[in-house]
Amino acid sequence: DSVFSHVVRAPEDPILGVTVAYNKDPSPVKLNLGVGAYRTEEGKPLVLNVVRKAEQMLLNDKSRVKEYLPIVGIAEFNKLSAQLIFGADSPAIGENRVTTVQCLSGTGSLRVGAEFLARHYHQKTIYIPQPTWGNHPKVFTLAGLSVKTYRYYDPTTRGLNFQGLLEDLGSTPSGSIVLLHACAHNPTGVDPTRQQWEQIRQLMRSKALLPFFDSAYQGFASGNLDEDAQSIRMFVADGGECFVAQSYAKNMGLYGERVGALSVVCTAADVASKVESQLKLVIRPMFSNPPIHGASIVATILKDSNMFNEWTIELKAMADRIISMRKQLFDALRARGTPGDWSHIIKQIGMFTFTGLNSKQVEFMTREYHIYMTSDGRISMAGLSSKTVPHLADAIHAAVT
Ligand SMILES: Cc1[nH+]cc(COP(=O)(O)O)c(CN[C@@H](CCC(=O)O)C(=O)O)c1O
Repeated sequence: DSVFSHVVRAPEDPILGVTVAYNKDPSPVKLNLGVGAYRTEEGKPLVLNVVRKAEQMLLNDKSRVKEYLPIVGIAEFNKLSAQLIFGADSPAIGENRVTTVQCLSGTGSLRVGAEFLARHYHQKTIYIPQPTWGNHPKVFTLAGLSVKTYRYYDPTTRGLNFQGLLEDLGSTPSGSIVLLHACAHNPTGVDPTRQQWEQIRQLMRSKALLPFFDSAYQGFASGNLDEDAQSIRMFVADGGECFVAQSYAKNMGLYGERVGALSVVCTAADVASKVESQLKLVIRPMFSNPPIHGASIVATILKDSNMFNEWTIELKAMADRIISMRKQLFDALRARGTPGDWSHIIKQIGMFTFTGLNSKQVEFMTREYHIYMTSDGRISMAGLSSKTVPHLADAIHAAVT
């Protein structure tokens, strides 16, 4: 018999597995509110017009070949990605203190950064928010870091547990790595205010904590790319060092193209260049060099001011539709007199609402109403439309009464 007969069947992924269950459900009223992927009012995935236009331009360009990219990816894509997240006028970029390498979307950027840190950084523990994106602990553990948490969400207020956050970060060993969601915290939809970010920055710099930003929703939280990068830019402005993982999955709708970048901001240009040389030693045995198509689309859009503007308009429209879904769901629950305070639905930002529903209530909603969502009570607002809000509101109402 097989030498793998001892292999046990692994459970489905808590997030991506929701789609697997959804696809198996024959119900005509089923609703997938699991995976954080944008859907239109018609409930369909969206390929941005500006992405289609960029792809057409690439197809028409007969000079394009399919050669290997350099280990660090498309240089122009890396430069444009750094400008997008740090700002085109960022002194760190002007002083050549930033190295950016193209990675496999946000996950790949986090992994490459974590592997680098496990090899070259004196502290091997990363502190991640409680709760956070389900894949974070696995990515960092497998990269060789040890994972601890810091308090982030307050279930009673359904807001930020700012005191707990400050206490926990304040009691970490100096030099520890700290994971920060740049904006649109997943799964809670709760972000620090600008003032709170400043307090976090001061505390972290006073203890020489190393910020590792995860930016997967730039432009999706507020609808404005610069606004959603402010937390990162505050840290870079103080001249300190940080890691930033960037994903184009959501804000450009390039989910399956796996387009992302890892940036490392250093205090000196020669350090940045040595860091880049070591990042190449992480990437080469991992995936050798990154895929050409998605990053070419992004570079085509970012380098052309008209296409960039067209992108910002389409991005804002996606963000606005999600905000209108929040309002409609909130109004629908109020109209039903659903017990409980549901104002967090309109206070939270980004793609997700952290409803506060427990796993039993989620199971009920899946069984009786064919609502598919993660067991922690998170729903992807992008999966809703005006037509399906009533069905979800009925399900929530039934689950809590
Ligand atoms: C905070 C965060 N960081 C990184 C990623 C990785 O994205 P990518 O660029 O595709 O590697 C995601 C996607 N998380 C949503 C998508 C599905 C997934 O879990 O992956 C989600 O939480 O639904 C995040 O939510």
